[in-house]
Amino acid sequence: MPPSSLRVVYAFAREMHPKTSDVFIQYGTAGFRTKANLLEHVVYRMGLLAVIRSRVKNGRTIGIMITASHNLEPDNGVKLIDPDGEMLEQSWEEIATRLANVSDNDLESTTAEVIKQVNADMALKASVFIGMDTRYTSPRLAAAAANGVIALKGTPKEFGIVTTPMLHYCVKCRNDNTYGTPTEEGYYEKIVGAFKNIRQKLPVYGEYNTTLYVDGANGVGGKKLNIIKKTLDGELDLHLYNLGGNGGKLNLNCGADFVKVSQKPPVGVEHVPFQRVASLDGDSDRIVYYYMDDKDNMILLDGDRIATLLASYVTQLLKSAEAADLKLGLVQTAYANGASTRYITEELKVPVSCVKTGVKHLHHAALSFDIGVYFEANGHGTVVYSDKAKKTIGNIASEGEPEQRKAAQLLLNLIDMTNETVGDAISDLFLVETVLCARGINAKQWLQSYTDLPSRQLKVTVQDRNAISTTDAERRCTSPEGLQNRIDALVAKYKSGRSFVRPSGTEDVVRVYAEADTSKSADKLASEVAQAVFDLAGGVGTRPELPA
Ligand SMILES: CC(=O)N[C@H]1[C@@H](OP(=O)(O)O)O[C@H](CO)[C@@H](O)[C@@H]1O
Ligand SMILES: [Mg+2]
Repeated sequence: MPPSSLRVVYAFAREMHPKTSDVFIQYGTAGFRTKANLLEHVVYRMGLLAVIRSRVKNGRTIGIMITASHNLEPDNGVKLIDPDGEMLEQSWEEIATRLANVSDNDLESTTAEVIKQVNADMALKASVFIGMDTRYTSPRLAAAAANGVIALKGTPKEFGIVTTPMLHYCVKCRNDNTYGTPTEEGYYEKIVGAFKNIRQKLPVYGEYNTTLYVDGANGVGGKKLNIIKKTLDGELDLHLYNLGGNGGKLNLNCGADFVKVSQKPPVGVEHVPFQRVASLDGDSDRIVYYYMDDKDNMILLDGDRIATLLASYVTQLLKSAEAADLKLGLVQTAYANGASTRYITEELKVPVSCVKTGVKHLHHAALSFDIGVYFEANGHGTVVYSDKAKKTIGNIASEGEPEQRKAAQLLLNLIDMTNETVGDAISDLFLVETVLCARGINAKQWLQSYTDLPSRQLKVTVQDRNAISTTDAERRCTSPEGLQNRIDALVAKYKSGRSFVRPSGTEDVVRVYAEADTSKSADKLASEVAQAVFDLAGGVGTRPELPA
């Protein structure tokens, strides 16, 4: 494309999607995320960038997802999906940030600079898949993204309302047709098909029962499960709550993030003692389980629990299949409960690595194992199988001894049920239900593998959250000076104490995490560390208080 044609980009931007705010916006842990009314020009520009990215990748399809995940309704966001269904390559985040923040007057020249910098052949075809969540601001933003794509003569394909993982899946399938069919229906066929297939081999027995309650967070995931529900032929009896009707607001006092962080059950769900409930987040890439006991206490089964459940079952099947040369590993972040890490290392004897927060880091680390299980404690995660693993398991499934074959065939079904591109609440739900069923256990028995250390998360607002720098997979901070020493001294006072702080990549806050042997201690330690952050890192507003 000759540089003069870029003039249309500039004209388009000014006329249709002008930059109306000077607020600096950064491509963070999960793309751009802020108040929806600040995003239109950003999304338009991501349309431009997706076309450039597609051309750098020889015309392979790139995805644009419009969502702010677990944030409340007034927010929205946008993130790019790379050709293999993964998060945008990290080195492009700076380019995305630059393009999002230039003035309309500089957009034409900056776009030209980017094209030159990444050496994009603008004569190539470009394909971009666009999806959005259920927010009322999403259609307008999706249209801006499509306009950006068209401005640089790429071909947009709009998927309408889909879960984030569905769009990742479709992008992957479009670029690799061995993975599946790049449509919402293709997704159901593969994932739900594998679940129904496996249920034929693993009949319901023991303490497992097929009733599952679901908190849909008033977002897209519940709506899609409502479609799936009708095709389950009784294999799973889904009771769906928080589907977005009856005035239920997206993520408000419900959904996976609310349940995990507040350690409270969501509103809008009918609770029956010991009945397991799966809680999804707003764009359905996270899932946590919980149940209420007979004293109305909520018992949480979070991402660490799901990771250990899946890892132990896959390990068991690998053993039965005698696929000894396949190495399984687990990836966590600093937010993983210390008890889970100990259980993985000492009981499961599975290697575990700790990486920085953000799925891209976990996904990347998981790829270094033959089979990598990764989960954030908040319920975002999946399993990735290397080509070697798939080949070995495939060979055993067709050529092994009968018992080996049986295990390998179950593994093949599990692989089909897994959305390997990204954490996926729907896929994870079917995986968890499969393992619970295979083991004949209920949620209470699932909980027995280890006992979580009580934990607490807090947020502190400071002048500039980037004043906090961290090292050692975010477990220690290197600035501001003196803060880590203060945290060390506070932690030392508590039995089984652990605490760390880091700047959020999705909100303008510093996050504080603490765990200790009792809830009271965990709460106190978190508050004391929050005060230290406030005092040493430029706290704004009211100083955090200690619990009563
Ligand atoms: C403690 C926590 O749960 N942090 C979340 C949150 O990131 P922050 O950078 O902490 O704001 O949102 C990310 C995107 O959804 C998710 O990957 C991450 O785990
Ligand atoms: Mg999400």
